[in-house]
Amino acid sequence: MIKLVLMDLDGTLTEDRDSTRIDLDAIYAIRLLKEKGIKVGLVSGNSYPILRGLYTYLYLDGGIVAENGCIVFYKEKYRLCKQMDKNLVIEFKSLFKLRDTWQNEYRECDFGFVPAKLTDEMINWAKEKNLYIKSSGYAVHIAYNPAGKSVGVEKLLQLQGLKKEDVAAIGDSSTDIELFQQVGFKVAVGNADDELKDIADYITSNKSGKGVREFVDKLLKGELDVIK
Ligand SMILES: O=C(O)COP(=O)(O)O
Ligand SMILES: [Mg+2]
Repeated sequence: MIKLVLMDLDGTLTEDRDSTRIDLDAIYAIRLLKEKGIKVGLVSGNSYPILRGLYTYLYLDGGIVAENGCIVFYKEKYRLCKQMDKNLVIEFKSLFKLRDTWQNEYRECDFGFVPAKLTDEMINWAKEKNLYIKSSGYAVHIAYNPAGKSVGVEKLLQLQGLKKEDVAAIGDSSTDIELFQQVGFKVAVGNADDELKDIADYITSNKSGKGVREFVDKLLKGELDVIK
């Protein structure tokens, strides 16, 4: 039985993959889960303070994984990755002519940059330095390995005493591949990256936030092939 639903933020709870407007149907879906006693948590590349605020005002209870797995919150806050060396941030930005995302001033381990287009040169640079590197479609992220949503989600489930089979997740980008590694039921929104769709148990017909609503409606009606 699903006891916790983990939701990505950008491109998943929003109206589309280039939007930061949270879809009203996605908020409604969160309320429906809560009414049924299913917890909802956020798993995102966004910074901790932004997700912590959203968590409070969306009235969530399933915990937070921030900075692509590096920060976890469940009753208290945990930092799981090494703090970023600011000189590396400067080098990365100037080498590839990137700009800071507005949340970088609030970040500890995982930093985000725009434009969000990942190149082979960037991947090689990161590999040499043993850094995590991925694009969410909103930003290119770097962090010291081990990083990635799986690191944080593993900790979050451990804190709540939950097994993979108790947990479903929904996401949109290749940064959610690591989220999917830790959960029993994997959902990709209709407009998700192909590589995420390829490993999903269910792909919604609708995009982003409307896809979240579709998934939740089907889950609550018992129409999905989850372990009951
Ligand atoms: O921080 C980003 O770039 C996107 O975050 P997401 O993991 O919520 O999609
Ligand atoms: Mg996303």
